[in-house]
Amino acid sequence: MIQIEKLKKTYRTRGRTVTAVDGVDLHVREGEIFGVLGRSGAGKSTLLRCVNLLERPDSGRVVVDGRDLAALPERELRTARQRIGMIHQHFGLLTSRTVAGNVAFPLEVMGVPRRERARRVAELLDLVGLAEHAKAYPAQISGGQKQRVGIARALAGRPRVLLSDEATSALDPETTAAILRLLRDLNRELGLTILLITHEMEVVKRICDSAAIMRAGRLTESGPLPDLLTRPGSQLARDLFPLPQVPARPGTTVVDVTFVGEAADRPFVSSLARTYSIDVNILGGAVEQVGDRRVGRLRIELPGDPDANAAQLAHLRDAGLTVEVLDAAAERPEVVA
Ligand SMILES: Nc1ncnc2c1ncn2[C@@H]1O[C@H](COP(=O)(O)OP(=O)(O)OP(=O)(O)O)[C@@H](O)[C@H]1O
Repeated sequence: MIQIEKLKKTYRTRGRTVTAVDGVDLHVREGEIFGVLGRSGAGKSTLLRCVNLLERPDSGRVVVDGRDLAALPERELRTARQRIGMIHQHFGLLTSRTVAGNVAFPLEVMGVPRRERARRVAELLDLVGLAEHAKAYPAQISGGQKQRVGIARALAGRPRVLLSDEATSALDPETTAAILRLLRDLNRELGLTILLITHEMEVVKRICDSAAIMRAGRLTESGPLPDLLTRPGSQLARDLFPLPQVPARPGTTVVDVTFVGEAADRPFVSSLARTYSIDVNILGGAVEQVGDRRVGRLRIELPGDPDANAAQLAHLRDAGLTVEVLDAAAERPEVVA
């Protein structure tokens, strides 16, 4: 649904050049929620703004719903943009208009006749659970309600794609959860494809089907969440399940085991200990709900060096687990197998 190829965007200000997006390839499939996770300054906003051409990329291609936006004449670009909704961290509501007036605004710009507009506004407010607040002004509603107005307004042009720029960053955890649930429901009910940027792991964990990590203008890893979390060396898995650093002990093997879905329900530690009559030392770990699956990561220590544990490691891999042996000599654990 969104195809980004070799995208590059550089800013030049006061003699300084900043490459905000540095050769990004990204594919967002139809109907999925894709999250781009990264710290401040990583280039996330610039990337998102290049998708609807609020920023013109220096080079590369952005194709949304089969259209190469940069190649469209101005009028067609305007129509194509109406099919790409956008929501923002600080909502961007017009303070002098009511909730209904804010949602009506894009419909007025599109030239939708008054009666149809009123019908559509009522429908949209219903969709986001704000029917009772139609006549309120933005100053009279909560942050979560303001974001609901933002979402209703973004959906006015019946977009197939919604871009979300840190939509929950200004909200408390409970309100964040409610807005994320709403986005998930809209994604499912309307078949809406959502590309969101965030610095919050929680957002990715709760609603994303796929994710990418962005750093210094580049995507360092990208793909469907279950694949990413079980990929050896995955930064996302490390961020989601921070494990305690352990002092290297000679003559032992330290292993990170990641398990997704059904594999999470099998007692692999006791099975390993029983099968090989060994003591398995659990150094740390966590199990989390990621979307509708359980994902876990455990750091365990086995007696004997890695060569002596070949059969034990194969036992874990055969059980469908992702197994990473940590290099005991390295100060920071490095993946060696
Ligand atoms: N209009 C601009 N002019 C000059 N530099 C810019 C502009 N917009 C962004 N930048 C620079 O580009 C880099 C990426 O910024 P961007 O806002 O895309 O990152 P981000 O990951 O979204 O961070 P944040 O969450 O803080 O907005 C930063 O170094 C930023 O200073």
